[in-house]
Amino acid sequence: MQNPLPSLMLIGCGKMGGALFSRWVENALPPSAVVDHHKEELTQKFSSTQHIFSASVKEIPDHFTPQMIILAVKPAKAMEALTSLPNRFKNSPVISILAGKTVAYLRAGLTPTTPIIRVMPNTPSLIGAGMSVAYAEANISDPIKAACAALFECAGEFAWVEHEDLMHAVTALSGSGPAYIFYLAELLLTIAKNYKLPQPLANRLVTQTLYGSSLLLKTSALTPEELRQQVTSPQGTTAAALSVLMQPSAWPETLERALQAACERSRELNQ
Ligand SMILES: NC(=O)C1=CN([C@@H]2O[C@H](COP(=O)(O)OP(=O)(O)OC[C@H]3O[C@@H](n4cnc5c(N)ncnc54)[C@H](OP(=O)(O)O)[C@@H]3O)[C@@H](O)[C@H]2O)C=CC1
Ligand SMILES: O=C(O)[C@@H]1CCC=N1
Repeated sequence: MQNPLPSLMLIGCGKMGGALFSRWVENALPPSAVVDHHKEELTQKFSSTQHIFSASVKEIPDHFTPQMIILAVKPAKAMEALTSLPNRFKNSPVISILAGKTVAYLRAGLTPTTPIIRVMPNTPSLIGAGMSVAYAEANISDPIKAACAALFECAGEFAWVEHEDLMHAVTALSGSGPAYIFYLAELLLTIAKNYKLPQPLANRLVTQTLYGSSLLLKTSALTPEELRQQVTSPQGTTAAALSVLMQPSAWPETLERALQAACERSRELNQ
């Protein structure tokens, strides 16, 4: 049986924090607090009497102490959010989903002993199909790590990395990754217009092809290369298309540069 979820204080309930919070609510989150400037909208959206919705940490009632704090504001707002935490919260373990911000950076806004875990989730978490990857320093206790894993397993798949530096590549691949797929869908739909396909049909072709290919990739014992070869008849249509996409300057170099740019930006975000 899965571990029960810890009670939380979620700071920042926007696109990513909100997607995760929906999953946690669906998975029997104990009474928790959500701190977000958009308190009114969130109170309406989640229409829950069990959780506290607040525009500021200072409004959280004194009797409430979360088992964990989830930090989900934009990286530039991290220090402001952490330094505004009243002292009574500063011993709760903190899970940060922020891109780029290292444990050392976050610690400067907390105490020397606050347990800190970094997690990089992605937006398919909203439908339980997310990929979350976590890094914890060696001194973080097993129960805290287990509680973190239980939270993010509600949102899809979960993995640990041993070295914090790998979080840059994780962010570039799976954190930002959904945007690359959505952009591919956008491009295919735009190009489909040239072929006079009815738009609703084009939408179905693109969506179902991305969905079916992802599911096949996830469930098949074959490698991506083998699956690609199964589609590619000699001298056929796929071979014609791939002869364009597989040019070094086409997808291989473009994707390499894109991931490199994401990694570089992740490093810059720690400043
Ligand atoms: N979006 C994604 O796909 C992913 C994002 N992340 C990380 O998640 C974090 C959040 O990103 P995202 O959800 O896209 O951002 P959003 O801007 O959608 O959400 C952040 C929310 O926090 C609120 N907020 C900011 N500071 C405070 C504060 N001090 N007190 C209360 N509320 C506050 C913001 O309000 P306001 O609008 O008024 O600023 C906003 O509602 C980022 O650090 C990002 O790196 C990680 C993985 C994927
Ligand atoms: O674009 C960003 O910086 C965040 C981190 C990963 C996805 N969105």
